[in-house]
Amino acid sequence: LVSCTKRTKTPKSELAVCRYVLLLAELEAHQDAWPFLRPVKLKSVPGYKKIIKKPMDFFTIKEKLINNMYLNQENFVIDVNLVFDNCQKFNEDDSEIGRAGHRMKRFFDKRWTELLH
Ligand SMILES: Cc1ncccc1N[C@@H](C)c1ccc2c(c1)OCCO2
Repeated sequence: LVSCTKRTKTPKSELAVCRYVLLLAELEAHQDAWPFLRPVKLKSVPGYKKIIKKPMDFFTIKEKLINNMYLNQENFVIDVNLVFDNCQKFNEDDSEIGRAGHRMKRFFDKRWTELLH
């Protein structure tokens, strides 16, 4: 992830990046991840483009991670929570995607807390 020649990152933040990569892999492997793996196709989901101002998905987060775009952990958590907030905004709680979103959020919150201690 972080090329050895670039000494721009302190070891601490390299550990943080590894934590994000691990956690993201767990999110993508989760059985309820299917609605969040790739960007929502704005042409095929009526209303999504208008209602959701900042679309986000796990693949986009992975790309940002690989391109070192998360300078601090907050921005990583902000993007992950954006996936779940968008889901709650657009989908009924009592819907396939809505329920998947709630389960994924609970899983993420639990793992994030565990990885921090
Ligand atoms: C996270 C989310 N929120 C609102 C709408 C869609 C989605 N996900 C897309 C990938 C998606 C998920 C499921 C689908 C689909 C697209 O289009 C065809 C029918 O099933």
